[in-house]
Amino acid sequence: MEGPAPWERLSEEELEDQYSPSRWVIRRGAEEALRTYSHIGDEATKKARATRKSLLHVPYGDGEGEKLDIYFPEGVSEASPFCLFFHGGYWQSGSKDTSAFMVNPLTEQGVTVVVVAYDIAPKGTLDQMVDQVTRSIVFVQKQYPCNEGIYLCGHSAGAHLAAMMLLANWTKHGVTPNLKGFFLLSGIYDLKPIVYTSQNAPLLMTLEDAQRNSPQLLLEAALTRPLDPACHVLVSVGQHDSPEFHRQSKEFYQILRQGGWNASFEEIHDMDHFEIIWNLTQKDYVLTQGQPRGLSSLAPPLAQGVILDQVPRRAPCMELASPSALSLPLPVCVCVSHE
Ligand SMILES: N[C@@H](CC(=O)c1ccccc1NC=O)C(=O)O
Repeated sequence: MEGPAPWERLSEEELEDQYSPSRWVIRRGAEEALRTYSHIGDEATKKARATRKSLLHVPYGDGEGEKLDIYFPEGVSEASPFCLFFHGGYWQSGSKDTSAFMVNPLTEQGVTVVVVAYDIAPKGTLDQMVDQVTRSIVFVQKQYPCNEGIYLCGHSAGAHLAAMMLLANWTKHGVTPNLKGFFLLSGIYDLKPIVYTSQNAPLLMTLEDAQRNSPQLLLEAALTRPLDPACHVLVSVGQHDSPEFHRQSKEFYQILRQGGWNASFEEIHDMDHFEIIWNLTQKDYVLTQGQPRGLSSLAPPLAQGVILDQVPRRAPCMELASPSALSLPLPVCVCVSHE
């Protein structure tokens, strides 16, 4: 019989503290950190929308909140790697309209960036958000079947949603996305401690809900192995994230390795929970730059295609002019051969 989990030994106040990321920032006060985070997200999104070719508020489902923004790299008319971003905010705050953090540096390097909205609480439940994220990826794969890899990037609660995709059952959606990498920043992978914090007030998660939506617990119990052994998972945490956030990331990384995943772990030097994401607006940041540890190191296609500027072609593609019933000018390509 195993003993209590480390978080079960914490008092209510300690647990609240550990799961309040803004209390752990070192260069500013908690409120100022949250304000700066919103401000930088806001500015980055305005800049991305003003300077990049984009398709905004594209529906990936029938729900009012089921929309995504697509930002294209300059001059790339057909296939490219796709980075899908899922914002954080404890599943109860944040918006795609203020989360285009990495759009400018990544599109500059030939990556198409998709910023996905999902119904935050209290409108959405965890199960619904996971389903929405799944369908957003299916949508992108169907619209862009010749993508050169889909890379999921999530921050905090968004890293949790991205991590749930390691367990997604794609067969019922009729398409298996070309997932090449996961980029999980300061995430939460075991939701059970959250049930006992004030963060759960709008979420109304029961322990069963938490269990069903915890990638850590699901992977521990899973008998499945990664479909694509080349798909890389980077689990990353800020040096100034709380000890519980560190523990969650390290344990999740270990579970991934035990399950046969091609995973790596990185503590980002001198970054707090918010800096880890707002620095994605910078081209020379460790996570957006090239070698050895940035997005490019996630998988060889990005490393070769994006950073070394030789976008590899998986298969010959043809562009179709008018792709979908959505009557959006989406560039869709059709694979005419497979390797
Ligand atoms: N109330 C939280 C807010 C928070 O955790 C947060 C805010 C913006 C983006 C991500 C966050 N954390 C996890 O999703 C805090 O105390 O920091």
